[in-house]
Amino acid sequence: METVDTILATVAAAAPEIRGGLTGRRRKADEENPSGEIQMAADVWADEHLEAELTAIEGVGEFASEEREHVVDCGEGLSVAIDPLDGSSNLKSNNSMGTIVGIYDVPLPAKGTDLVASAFVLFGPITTMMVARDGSVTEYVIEDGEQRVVTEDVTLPDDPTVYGFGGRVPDWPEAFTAYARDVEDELKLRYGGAMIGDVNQVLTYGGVFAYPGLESRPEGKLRLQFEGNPMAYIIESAGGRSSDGEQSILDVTPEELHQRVPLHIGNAELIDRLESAL
Ligand SMILES: O=P(O)(O)OC[C@H]1O[C@](O)(COP(=O)(O)O)[C@@H](O)[C@@H]1O
Ligand SMILES: [Mg+2]
Ligand SMILES: [Mg+2]
Repeated sequence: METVDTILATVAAAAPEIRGGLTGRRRKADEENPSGEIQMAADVWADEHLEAELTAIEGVGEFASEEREHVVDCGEGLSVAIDPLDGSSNLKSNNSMGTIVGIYDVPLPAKGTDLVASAFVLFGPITTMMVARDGSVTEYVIEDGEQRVVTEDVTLPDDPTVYGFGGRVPDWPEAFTAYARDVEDELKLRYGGAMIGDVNQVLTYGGVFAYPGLESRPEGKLRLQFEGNPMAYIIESAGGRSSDGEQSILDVTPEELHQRVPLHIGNAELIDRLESAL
């Protein structure tokens, strides 16, 4: 689908500019986002930048972002939901972060099963982009705003080696803690504080990433439209599984745009075990 190509190319083309603009924007902005979190100057700036570029595309009908309250209506066509900067608290400590995009063919908020493609741009030592589309996942390197394929048909390695779990350990429910103790016995910890970085480790080495429901916040931290759905779509397209604890993240019915969801994604066998444990 041509519009999907245009959206993905636009996100790729914006990446070097967004990355370049981070340097002077590592301070806090004076605002909170709709999830009640203090925004960084870079969050606001990346959101405005991507809004301008994505709403200008013919064939994009709706635009929504983690950093703004309401859906922007911009014509007829596909709906684009973004997390302009995932892991922006890593900006201060200069660790990895990036952009997540979900492309839906129904109005927002939407179910993950209504995604037609999703992607994330990762600002690591190099800039890469992982795209899930038509049941397969492709990894690109972005150079000068152009996408160059590095790996076709990305699939989760059969023999998983890494895990990363968010939230304070004493705040984990007992059943999740028991599961974590089990996983710790087999896999090694990789937690960097930006979901896309941590999930990219799972895609590369196999394993499991979770930001579970917490005792203090049973709905977890990550947002369904902007984070949960697009990342679950990538992992499922790469042969893995996703779960909110009971069902695929992609089957969760959204009630509101900024709703949160407990997120567990990775190799199928590890997610099967998670569901049994919970
Ligand atoms: O600081 P914590 O509790 O470990 O949370 C980390 C999680 O929060 C996030 O940073 C939330 O995303 P945003 O940076 O887009 O708000 C995830 O990337 C990450 O997995
Ligand atoms: Mg995020
Ligand atoms: Mg964000």
